[in-house]
Formats: sequence, C-alpha cells, structure tokens
Amino acid sequence: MPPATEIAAPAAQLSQTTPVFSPSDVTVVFVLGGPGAGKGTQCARLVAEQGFTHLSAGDLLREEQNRPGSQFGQLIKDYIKDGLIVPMEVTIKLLENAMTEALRQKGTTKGRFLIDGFPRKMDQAHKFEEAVCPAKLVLFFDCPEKVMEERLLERGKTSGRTDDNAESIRKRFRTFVETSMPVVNFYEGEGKVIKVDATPTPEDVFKTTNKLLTEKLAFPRGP
Ligand SMILES: Nc1ncnc2c1ncn2[C@@H]1O[C@H](COP(=O)(O)OP(=O)(O)O)[C@@H](O)[C@H]1O
Ligand SMILES: O=c1ccn([C@@H]2O[C@H](COP(=O)(O)OP(=O)(O)O)[C@@H](O)[C@H]2O)c(=O)[nH]1
Repeated sequence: MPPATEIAAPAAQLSQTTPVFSPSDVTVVFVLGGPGAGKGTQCARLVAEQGFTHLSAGDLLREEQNRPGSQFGQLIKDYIKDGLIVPMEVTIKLLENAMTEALRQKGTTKGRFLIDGFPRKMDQAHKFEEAVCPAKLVLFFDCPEKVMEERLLERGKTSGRTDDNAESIRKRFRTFVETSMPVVNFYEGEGKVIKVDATPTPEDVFKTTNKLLTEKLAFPRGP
C-alpha cells in the first residue's frame, strides 16, 4: 500500500526549473479518458498534424520514478501499481518543468500543449489552473471498460508496465470512475469538453478528433 501521508513540501527534491512562460502565452488542452482509451495514440497523431507538444503525466511520473536519486521513486511506483493518483505536488511540478523545458528547447516562450492523462482529480485541476495556466479545452475519449480492458491486456504483453495486468486494471477503472470522471463533468459544465467516441479504429478516431479540435480552437464557443 502507498504511504497514507500526503507530501507536505511541494516536491522539494524535484529539479527546479524557472518557468519561462506566462499563462497567456501558452495554450493547454487536457486529454482525458479511461486507462487504455487511446489518449497516447491520439496525442502522437495530433503532434504530427497540429504541432502540439505532447506531455504525458504518466510518462513523466515513470521517468521520475526511474531517475537515480529521486526522492519519489518508491512512492510513485506504489501509487501506479495500485492505480492511485500520485500527490499532485509531484505531478504538477513535473509538468511545469517539462513545459518550461520544451519551450526552452524550441527557443520560444509561446506554445501549444497536449497534457495527456491529467488532471485525474479535481484538486489537480484547480491547482494546475491556479499555479500554471488555465486549460483552453479538454479532449475526452469515451470508451467502454470492456474495450479498454482488452486493449490494456494486449498492451501489457509488451509494455513492461507494472499496471497493465488484470488486478491493477480493475483498480485503475475504479479510480477513473470515482475520481477522474468528476473532472470531465466539471469541464463539461464549463463548456470546454470535446467528447469523442474512442471505439472506432485509431485512424477514424483521429479524423474526428482532429476535425473537432481544429474547429474548437478556431471558435472556442462553437462556429
Ligand atoms: N482506436 C483504437 N483501436 C484499437 N486499439 C487501440 C486504439 N487506440 C489505441 N489502441 C491500442 O490500445 C492500447 C492503449 O492505447 P493508449 O494510446 O496507450 O491508451 P491510453 O494512453 O489512453 O492508456 C495501445 O496498445 C494502443 O495501440
Ligand atoms: O496525473 C496523473 C497521471 C497519472 N498518474 C498515475 O499514473 C498511472 C498511469 O497513467 P497513464 O496516463 O500513464 O496511463 P493510463 O492509465 O491512462 O493508461 C495512473 O494510474 C496513476 O497511478 C497519476 O498519479 N497522476
């Protein structure tokens, strides 16, 4: 079981990067959906098509878990295996650092980001918007659990992920329904959600996503 105590100090040991961007210079699109809905697959396509920078919160956590000397390695490992949400201070700092680094590498202060698999809990959503920047839109990939389960078990044959097994998948589904769907519903209420049926082929899901996202970015309140 993960430790019961939450992290008090805001990820003090994470390498600090001074933000180089102001909230008004960046466009952030959150990408949500259950485990295995196809978020990562679609983000990769959107990067190629629309020039977004793709940041997966799960990938950043796994990187931090494997970083030699990380204070959070074991904690992240335990949370991920149990399908629980890592305390937000860690994830938000990792995302902010990664955004800063991506802009620095491109030599610019303006950019468009797909933040994949985040926020998964209401407190993360509020904190990110307050500390980093507001989200412009939320892409929500809607997929039945049966389909996601099949995809994850298939992915588990080669992913090497400790959470792509039947027991962790069950826990992740539970966390998604109880903790992450309220985030989708909150943004739905704000009129920011683009809901896409994630069950067709990756190509067809992409066509729909690309079209809706392009329209919404041009006309946020609808054409
Ligand atoms: N539309 C789709 N149809 C069938 N398989 C898919 C589809 N989208 C993704 N997959 C596969 O399902 C698995 C989960 O997709 P992934 O993009 O990793 O999901 P997520 O990032 O939401 O966990 C991967 O093995 C991927 O190749
Ligand atoms: O903001 C986040 C994103 C991910 N995770 C953890 O990372 C795991 C894997 O998330 P990822 O998005 O990589 O994969 P998915 O579950 O969507 O396939 C989750 O179950 C959580 O334990 C987290 O704690 N906070």
